Amino acid sequence: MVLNPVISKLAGKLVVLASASPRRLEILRSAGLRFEVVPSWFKETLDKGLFKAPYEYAVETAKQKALEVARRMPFKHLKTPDIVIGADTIVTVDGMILEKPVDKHDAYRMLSSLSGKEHSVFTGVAIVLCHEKENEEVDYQLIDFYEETKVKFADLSEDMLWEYINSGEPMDKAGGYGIQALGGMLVEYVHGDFLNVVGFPLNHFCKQLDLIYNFCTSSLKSTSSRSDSLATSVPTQPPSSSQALLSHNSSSIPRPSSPCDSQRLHTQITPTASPAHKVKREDSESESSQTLVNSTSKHTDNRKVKLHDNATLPLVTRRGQVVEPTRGDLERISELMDGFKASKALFTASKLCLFDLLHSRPGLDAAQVAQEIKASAKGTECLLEACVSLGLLKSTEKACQKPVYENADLATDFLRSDASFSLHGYLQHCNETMWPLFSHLESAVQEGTSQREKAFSKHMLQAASTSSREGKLRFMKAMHNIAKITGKTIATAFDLSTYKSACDLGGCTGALAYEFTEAHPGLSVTVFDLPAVVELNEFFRPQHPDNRVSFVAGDFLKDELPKADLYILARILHDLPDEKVHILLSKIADACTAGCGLLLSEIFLDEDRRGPSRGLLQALSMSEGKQRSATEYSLLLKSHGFITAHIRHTDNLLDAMLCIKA
Ligand SMILES: Cc1cn([C@@H]2O[C@H](COP(=O)(O)OP(=O)(O)OP(=O)(O)O)[C@@H](O)[C@H]2O)c(=O)[nH]c1=O
Repeated sequence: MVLNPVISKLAGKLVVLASASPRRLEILRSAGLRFEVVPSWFKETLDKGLFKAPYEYAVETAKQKALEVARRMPFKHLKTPDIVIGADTIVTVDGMILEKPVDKHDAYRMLSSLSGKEHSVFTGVAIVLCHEKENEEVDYQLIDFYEETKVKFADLSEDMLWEYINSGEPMDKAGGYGIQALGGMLVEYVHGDFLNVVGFPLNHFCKQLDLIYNFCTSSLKSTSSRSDSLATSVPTQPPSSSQALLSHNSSSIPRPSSPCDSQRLHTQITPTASPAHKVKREDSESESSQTLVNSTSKHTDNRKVKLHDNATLPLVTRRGQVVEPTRGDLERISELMDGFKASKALFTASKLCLFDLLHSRPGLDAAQVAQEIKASAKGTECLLEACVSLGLLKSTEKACQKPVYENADLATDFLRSDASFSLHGYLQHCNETMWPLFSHLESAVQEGTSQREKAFSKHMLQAASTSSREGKLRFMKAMHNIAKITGKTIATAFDLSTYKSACDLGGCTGALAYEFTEAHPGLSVTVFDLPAVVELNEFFRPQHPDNRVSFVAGDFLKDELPKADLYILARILHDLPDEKVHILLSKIADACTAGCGLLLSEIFLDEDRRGPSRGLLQALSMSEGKQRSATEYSLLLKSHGFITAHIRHTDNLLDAMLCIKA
């Protein structure tokens, strides 16, 4: 196996890691793989009793995680990945499967069951190859495998156990330990792949890629894989160097493009006997026991650059070699070039209340919509068609009649102004404030200063400014939308049962505070924000306000902070200049006694600052503050006496970190 060429075969492909695990991200990134992270929403609740062996459970969970993302992306992200990777790590001891502990007592139960014993760590991995066909269906081909590593723990004393648990490290890790960090001190020996314990069996993964590659592009078959699914079907010799060379020179890991190719994949993979590996072929009636399956789902994303399989692409020169760019390259470029048009179409439709209209009156044609929104017939028709192409609206056409329009689910869920998770206010903020600012990005980059004066005329500056009532309400609406969408995720990210009172600093409309009281019955939350904000929050009161949420007016940089044993800082620090960050953190530290918590919620940049784009793009319009990685936030808070207990990377706009005052 030659590692680099295998990884490099994926260059130019949209590779997606369907995992929120920072360890998996780090392992794959260090191997040189370029990918996007889209954590899976699949809940790890499969019935363990249904599986004969523990690894079958891990493999099935990995499969479901990867398939959920592969199926979601064409609809929710409006793009089809080429490859989706999912994984699941479990620890097994004495016939029990240990996943991530739910609280400290669960961590204690797990770690004490591992004390002084050898146990197994299994990581199940699923690789889903997505192949978009011309009729807009997607074929999914699934390859899965697992790796086992044996780990022996030393005898752990009660003190050691609790000290380790109180470090916070066990909480987001299978079996309640992290071998790569403090948990390494508990380990006497490791037999097998260390990275498999950390969360991803890199070596086995590369061998599988090699296998897929050779398998699909030539008649060469090679593997030294211990995968239960593939091992019986192909020779177990590693490829010779000439085979490796051949694979290096071939074009890419192929997506089988003809029935003949995909048939080859099917016929050369031997079915497994295990019922746990049965995957239903979605395009057939029969259940297949193959681990590599074809499944088909329909989607209506027709934004993609459509190129016929045999269409010739222009050749480009890369690192001295003439190569054919992939269709993925061209799709990506086209998406980036047109992204601003899509955004503005969305903002315009939202501003004209198109989604509200089609919610109350679905089935209108373009002329009727134009009349209702008081716009031109031609412009309205173009806007409606563009929204259909973006997956925001659906159109149906009956014979010889004009097409009629209705909201797609995405619009019903998020774009109506009265949807529970409406983004209507946030879109207006983007349209009125962010759009003009981004139109001056060139000078913002050249000058490194705020472009507000240039972006807004005097009158607009007043309207856009949060000092006007109109501007303030619009900004509050935008923040309210984000808080509603992210609130539950943040409120439930950590075990907060030890806290009785919280203070949400800059908590605006209280949307986040209500999520906290709903998630934690023993918690009361004080929202602390500027008097002018508190004054306006009556517009945002929920129908049944919880009396455990109260509002206090004040300036968190100047006034005394309300007393609480948990302080919440959501979307505050990134926007403040360093000196204000330090003033605020010092005030919180002064208000805290040892054991008090500080819950921070922000977009956490990847440690290498290569993503997520959402955070890096936001930084382009930030004049004073800065975006930071989880480690940078952690160090910042540490300098004010707060020790990071947990970090949660979510797939819901904001990440979260819980720190404890030492
Ligand atoms: C034994 C061990 C495990 N882990 C982590 O435990 C999580 C397992 O949970 P999972 O369900 O497989 O993954 P997840 O974190 O929930 O992410 P996702 O893939 O989104 O389900 C993964 O993180 C692993 O690194 C370590 O970091 N070190 C160790 O020594």
